[in-house]
Amino acid sequence: MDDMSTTLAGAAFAKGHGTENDFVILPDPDGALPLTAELVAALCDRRAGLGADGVLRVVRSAKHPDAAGHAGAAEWFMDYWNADGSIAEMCGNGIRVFLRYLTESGLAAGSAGIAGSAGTEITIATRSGLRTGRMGETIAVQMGTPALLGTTGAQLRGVGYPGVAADAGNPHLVCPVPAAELPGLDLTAPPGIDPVVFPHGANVEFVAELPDPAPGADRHVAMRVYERGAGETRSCGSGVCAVAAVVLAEAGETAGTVAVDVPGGRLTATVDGDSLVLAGPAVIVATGILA
Ligand SMILES: N[C@@H](CCC[C@H](N)C(=O)O)C(=O)O
Repeated sequence: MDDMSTTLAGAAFAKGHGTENDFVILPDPDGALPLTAELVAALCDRRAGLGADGVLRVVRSAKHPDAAGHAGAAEWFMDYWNADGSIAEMCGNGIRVFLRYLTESGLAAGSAGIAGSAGTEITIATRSGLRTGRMGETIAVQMGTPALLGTTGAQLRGVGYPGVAADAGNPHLVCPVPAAELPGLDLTAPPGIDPVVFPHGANVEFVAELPDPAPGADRHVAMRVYERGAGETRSCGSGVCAVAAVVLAEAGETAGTVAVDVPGGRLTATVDGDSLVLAGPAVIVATGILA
């Protein structure tokens, strides 16, 4: 493993989370940090590092080869890395935390800190294209409706769970389960998935309909997720988008708000045709310098 203390020593960092999906944020405007998969894994280590589900590197789009084509539309690129050092195309909670960091740090053009940014819209680049968020106490991001790609399934300890494959910019498998079964699922090991359907792996969501209504929502579900590259996490924004699309499609609806309870809190996904707005909290909890 690379020695973090010599290669990233002196670099600034922040720590933040969205419904307890947590990230180390590395401001690197010119793309100058020598970030590697090993360094990301070391940063995300919950005992020997800072601990996180992933790393959000904050790079000017013009300075990163994966985003240079977006430089005219979005000044900043979310360079997302999973905790195991793999790179992912999309992160719904990461976008909200990234936007919170841009406004709190003053990096967003015209931003005036957290209070002054309320109501403003900011567009960032991701590996899956541009995404625009509206700032407020919660942050609402236009994610677009995931594409549903047909039925498949997951295996957990030899038990099969039928589900639906979805593309939310990154790959997902949504498996409906009875509410009574959700808390007891063993997500300590990766669910088995079909490598033909998911050649690059997938994030697997288990979702249960809940009987009680959630304020402001048409549907209310609970979700647990096993994330590609990170294991079970407390929340997954792109997973919530995939779940909302599947839940509404299975009900024969093309519009509606789905409230999704995850172990780390609640997110909402409001669908209307091709539009899907993911909304929820995002906070920065610490800033510092790597030793
Ligand atoms: N937690 C994220 C998703 C992060 C990427 C994912 N693990 C993948 O590899 O696709 C979210 O909030 O969407």
